[in-house]
Amino acid sequence: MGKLSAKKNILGVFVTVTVCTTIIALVLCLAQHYTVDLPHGTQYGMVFDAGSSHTSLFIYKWPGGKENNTGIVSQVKVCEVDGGGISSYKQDPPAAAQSLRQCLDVAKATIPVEQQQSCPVYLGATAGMRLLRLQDENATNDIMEEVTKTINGYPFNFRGAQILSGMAEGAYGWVTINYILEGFIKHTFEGKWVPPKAGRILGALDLGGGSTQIAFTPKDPVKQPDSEAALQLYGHRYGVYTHSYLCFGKDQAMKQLQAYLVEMSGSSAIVMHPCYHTGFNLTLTLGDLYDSPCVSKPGNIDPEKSVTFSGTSDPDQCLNLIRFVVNITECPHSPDCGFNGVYQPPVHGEFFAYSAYYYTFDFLGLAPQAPLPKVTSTIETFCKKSWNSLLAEYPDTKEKYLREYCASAQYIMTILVQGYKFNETWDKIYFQKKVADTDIGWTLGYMLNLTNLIAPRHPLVVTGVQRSQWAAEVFFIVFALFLSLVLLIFLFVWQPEH
Ligand SMILES: Nc1ncnc2c1ncn2[C@@H]1O[C@H](COP(=O)(O)OP(=O)(O)O)[C@@H](O)[C@H]1O
Ligand SMILES: [Ca+2]
Repeated sequence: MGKLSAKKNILGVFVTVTVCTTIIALVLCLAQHYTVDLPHGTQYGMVFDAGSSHTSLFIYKWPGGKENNTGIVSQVKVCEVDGGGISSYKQDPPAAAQSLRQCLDVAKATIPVEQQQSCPVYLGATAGMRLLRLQDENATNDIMEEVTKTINGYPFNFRGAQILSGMAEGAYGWVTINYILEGFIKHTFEGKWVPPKAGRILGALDLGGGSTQIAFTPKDPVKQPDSEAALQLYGHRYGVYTHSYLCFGKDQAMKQLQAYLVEMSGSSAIVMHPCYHTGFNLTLTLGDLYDSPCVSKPGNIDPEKSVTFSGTSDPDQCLNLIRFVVNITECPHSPDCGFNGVYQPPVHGEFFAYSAYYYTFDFLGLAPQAPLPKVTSTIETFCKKSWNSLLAEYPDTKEKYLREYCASAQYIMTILVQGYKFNETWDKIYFQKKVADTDIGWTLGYMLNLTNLIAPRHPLVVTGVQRSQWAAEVFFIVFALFLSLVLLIFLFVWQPEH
């Protein structure tokens, strides 16, 4: 009896000790993970993408403090600014700034108050402002000053408004894609950041309204230094070929096409437009038509006079016409050319095509990927439809987009296949808007660079629980369990001989 109760007491002590050590070990383990995951709270950053047609505000977050250089910036929210791009406010610059307020208020409501002071905010303007600068430098400066004043009035860390160069716009799009895909560094199972073994680096194809960009790492070194963005990321050098075609965004290309048709018609009041649908008519004043540095104004025009484009639903004729806008024959760097005689090494690897590439192909049911014959037949069938049948088929699509999908699709085909020469490699293009809930565009790459989140000689930061520490913790738990099992056996199975 006495022997049994002594056994019980010993057993009780050991079970208690074992359970306690196991719990302590588990708590230590979890606490370790917790403190690494949330070391100094979450940090936020924001970028205004002031495009030619529209402005969006992107809000990002990442783990704050020392461990912030780890490639885990994610998108929290996008706020769409009402109205047109900031360049459309040249007659009223304060209104450009006013238009941003609603999204700044959304940001204030989204970001915790204690994080707002340290939240960097950038505004980057693209082709719309590049074009306005060519036309009216004073209006451009006024708009930039007004938006600066307004954003400065908010409790964030505003770091300035800039007009991006076309090259920067292309290169930052490329950085965004490869950062989200973890092409530069990879998060391993053990929680380390290491360079990926077989780095999958993708190219970037951006179709805006005012300009279009291509950026990729060619197979051979770039032959023209001014076409190369030399990027030093996480200790590795990337030679990225990039070119931005100003005036070849889809809206400016369509304007060039309209001006060409007017010129061909001898300035008649009604002009047939093969890329528009039968039954669709668009009336513009000559003042509106020629209000862009991308179209050359004939001598003396009456800006009040109007011209009406009348659709003919003729896809073949549309394609032929686009070839007058996109010069695919001139090539001073033969055979290394894009279009309009621009130097371009042969396209290499896979590409993401975003912005208006995606919107157009998604609308036509051709995203993320479709074989070339299916693409051409879908576009052909769509372009042949009458305007009335389109309105009936797509009652919820905005008219300003619906009327241009045929023209945009034919334009896209021309620049991708004839311009950049994706004929053999068509299936390497993915028409995509997002990756891992983050929009593809230049804004993330821009913010990562300006906030030093992808420092040139940044050492690979180790986060999470290191393998040795993790192994020690597991060993401790297993050892404690093993010990209690041995004791149980010792007390109940092993009977000493008397
Ligand atoms: N839902 C949509 N369908 C078709 N086109 C769209 C849609 N949303 C945006 N776009 C187009 O995408 C382009 C975006 O260009 P934007 O970023 O404003 O100009 P840029 O980059 O040249 O400064 C514009 O041509 C716009 O018309
Ligand atoms: Ca854009």
